[in-house]
Amino acid sequence: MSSVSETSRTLSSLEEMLEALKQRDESEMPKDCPPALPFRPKLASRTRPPSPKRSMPGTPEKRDIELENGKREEEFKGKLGNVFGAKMCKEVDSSSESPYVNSSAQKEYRQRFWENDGAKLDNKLPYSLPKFREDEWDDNISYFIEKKLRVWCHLKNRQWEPGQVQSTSGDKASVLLSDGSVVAVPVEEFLPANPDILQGVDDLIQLCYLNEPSVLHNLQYRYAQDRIYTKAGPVLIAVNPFKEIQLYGSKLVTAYKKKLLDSPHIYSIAETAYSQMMEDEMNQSIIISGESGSGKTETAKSAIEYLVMISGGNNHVESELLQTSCILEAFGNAKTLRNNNSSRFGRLIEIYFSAEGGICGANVQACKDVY
Ligand SMILES: Nc1ncnc2c1ncn2[C@@H]1O[C@H](COP(=O)(O)OP(=O)(O)OP(=O)(O)O)[C@@H](O)[C@H]1O
Repeated sequence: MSSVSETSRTLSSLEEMLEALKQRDESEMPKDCPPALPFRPKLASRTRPPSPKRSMPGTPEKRDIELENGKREEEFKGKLGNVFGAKMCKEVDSSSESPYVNSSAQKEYRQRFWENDGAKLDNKLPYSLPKFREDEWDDNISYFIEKKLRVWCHLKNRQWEPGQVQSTSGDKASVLLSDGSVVAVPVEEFLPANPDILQGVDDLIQLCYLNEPSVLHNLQYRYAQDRIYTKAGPVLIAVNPFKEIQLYGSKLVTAYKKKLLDSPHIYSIAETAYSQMMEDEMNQSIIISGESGSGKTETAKSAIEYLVMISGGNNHVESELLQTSCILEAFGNAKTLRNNNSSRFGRLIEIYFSAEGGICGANVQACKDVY
C-alpha cells in the first residue's frame, strides 16, 4: 500500500511539474516567436505560365495596353525601336524594391524614353528609379544591335534561324545569319536568342505554355542538337541528347581549361571545382541529380574525364579510375523501362588530389539501392 501511495505521490508531483512547465511555456510563447517576416511583394516564378499579355513575335495578337496619355502602346511602335517580347509588369507603389514591378514613375520615364530618343534619356535616369537589370529591359532592337546579341528570326520559309541584327530600317531589319548571308526580316519575327536573356530551359518551358508548336519544336530541336547544357544560376541543367554529340573531347577540355569557352558545360563545372580546390585548398563536391535515364552517369563520366585530363600525367590511377565504370556497370546496372543501362545503386566517387593537382587516389562507394 505504501508503495502505491508513494507512486501516486510521485506521479502527482511529476504531473504538477509538467503542468508548471506547460504553463511557463505558454506564457513565454509570444516572446519566443520569431519576429514577423517583412512583407515582400510576391514575385512571379520564372516557370509560371506566361501571362496572356506576353505574346510571341509573329502572333497576330497585339498588346492592348493604355498608356497614361490615352494613346495605345501600338502607336509608339515606330519610336519604340521595334519592341518585341516586352515584359509588361503590374503597376505598384513606387516604394517597392522589386525589380519586377513598374512604378508609375518608371512608367512615366519609359513613356518619355519612347517618345524621345531612348539613348539620350537613358543617361539621365532619375536616381530614385530602380534601374532595370539588363535582362529586365524591354527587349529593344537597338539594344540588341548595340550589344551584338543573337536573335532567332522567323524566315520566309517558316524556319527559325539564329542571326545577329545588323541594322534596322522601318519595319525590317537586316540580319546576319550563321551561314554568313544577310536577310531582311520583319522585326516582329524575332525572338531573343542570347541564352542569358532566354534563360534557357525556363523560356523553353514558357514556350511550352505558349503552345507554339513550330517555334517550340524548332528551339527544342536546336537545344537538343547544339546545346544540351544551360544554366539556372550556378546550377547546370543538362538535357539528355540520346545520341552521340560533338560536345566532348580533348579540344573542348583544353578550351575550358584555358577559359576560351564559358558556355554552360559539365567541363566548366568540373573546371570551377578543380580551380577552387587548388585555390582554396578545400574539398569540392559536384552533385548530379535527375530522374532515371536523364544522363547522370554519363555526366559524371564526363566530369571525371575532364578532371583526369587536366590533372595531367599518365598516372595509372587516372586510367584505372576511368575503367572502374564498366566493371561497376557490369555488376550494378540493369535494363529498365526508362534506361537500357540503369545504375541500380547511387555512387559516391571521391577523387584525391596531390598538392600539385595530380590525381593520387580515388574511392567509389555504392550508397543506396535505387528502384
Ligand atoms: N551526354 C550524353 N551524350 C550522349 N548520350 C547520353 C548522354 N547522357 C546520357 N546519354 C544516353 O542516355 C542513356 C542514359 O543515361 P545515364 O545512364 O547516364 O542515365 P542515368 O541518369 O544515370 O540513369 P539511371 O538513374 O537510371 O542510372 C545513356 O546510356 C546514353 O545512351
